[in-house]
Amino acid sequence: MIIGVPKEIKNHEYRVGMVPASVRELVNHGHQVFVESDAGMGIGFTNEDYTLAGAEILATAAEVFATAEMIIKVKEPQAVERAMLREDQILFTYLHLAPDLPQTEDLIKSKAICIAYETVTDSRGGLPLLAPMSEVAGRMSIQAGAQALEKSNHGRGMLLGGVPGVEPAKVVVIGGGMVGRSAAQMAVGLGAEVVVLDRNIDVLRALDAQFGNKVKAIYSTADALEKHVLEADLVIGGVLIPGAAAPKLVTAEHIKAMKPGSAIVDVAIDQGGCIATSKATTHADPTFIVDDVVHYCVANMPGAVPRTSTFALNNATLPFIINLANKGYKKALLDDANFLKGLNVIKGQVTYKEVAEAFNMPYVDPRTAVENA
Ligand SMILES: NC(=O)C1=CN([C@@H]2O[C@H](COP(=O)(O)OP(=O)(O)OC[C@H]3O[C@@H](n4cnc5c(N)ncnc54)[C@H](O)[C@@H]3O)[C@@H](O)[C@H]2O)C=CC1
Ligand SMILES: CC(=O)C(=O)O
Ligand SMILES: [Mg+2]
Repeated sequence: MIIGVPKEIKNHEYRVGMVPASVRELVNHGHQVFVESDAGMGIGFTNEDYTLAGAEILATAAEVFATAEMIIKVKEPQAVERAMLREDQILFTYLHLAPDLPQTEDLIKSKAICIAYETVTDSRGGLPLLAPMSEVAGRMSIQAGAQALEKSNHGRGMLLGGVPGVEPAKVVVIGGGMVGRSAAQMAVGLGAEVVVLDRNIDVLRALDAQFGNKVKAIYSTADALEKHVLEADLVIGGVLIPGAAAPKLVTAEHIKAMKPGSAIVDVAIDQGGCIATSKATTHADPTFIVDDVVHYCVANMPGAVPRTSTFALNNATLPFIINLANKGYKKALLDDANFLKGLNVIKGQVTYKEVAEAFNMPYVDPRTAVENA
């Protein structure tokens, strides 16, 4: 198969779809890989590193899109990239469609085969291609929150861990999955008071087993959520209903009633955010203030640590990329029900229920869609 890796173009996004070691694996399997010039420069990989791994370098994204049968990216395709997709081309990347009508419409129009990293599942009910970036973003959320609490950033002027004789900050994490657990780990490490809310009791049990009495693992009712959010110095939003727009659990009234100078980091912003006052921001301008609460809502947080993130992402995506290339998308998807969950749009049809529901569009069963493609 001919595989293309364009340079990422989202604001301050330096991750890349494939590192040279991944290219070498694909080439060893008999595939051809075309990489856009300087695609890996942001993490220290030169064009020569890629050619030594067996790739060919193309000068522009337009040439990569025109040449490749399968495009491997990191972030959802931006409008100019979507315009370059064509019928039957495979796109394998993060998509986050449910909160993004323009992208969904463009992918439908393209008639491409669009497989989202974030909805691929595993046999234990996990999200193996989202998990590594959630670990990064969860850990980063505490760094971002700590900065937001600094006075010069309009925060309350609090150190997360306090000092001897002074209380630590209260960190409230909504959602105890990959993001939530990683955030809790960092917040505990810094000495904050940590509460995690989730509505899955097994998740609460796992938190209890991991952190003991260093984390209060609380069942997430509207009542519990309101109590802890109003007491919080820092709120981390990490809920997910896979593939769906995030539920707005923290309301504008909650934000009004929070302490002046408190902060929120809405990691779930890539699915639209779980805080009513959130709107997506960029690494160039990551925060804004609503009712004296500092909001950090960067939708590509792992892009700030692209070296760590690219390796972590590639470790997870490589076996799936190899499968797609070796077997073709039909066999790769039909052989693996968990991989098939990644298919969101194919040849103009929406094959992910929550996306179809979000936009009142017809839903087509993915297996049927692939079999008929
Ligand atoms: N902004 C960014 O750069 C990044 C954002 N993310 C996003 O972070 C979000 C969380 O991802 P993961 O932790 O991997 O998901 P996950 O599936 O591991 O965890 C989500 C948790 O939310 C819980 N939950 C669902 N509804 C809830 C409710 N009403 N109250 C409390 N808990 C509830 C679930 O039980 C689950 O434990 C996703 O939207 C993901 O796309 C992930 C990586 C980077
Ligand atoms: C998951 C996601 O949105 C990211 O890694 O940027
Ligand atoms: Mg207030």
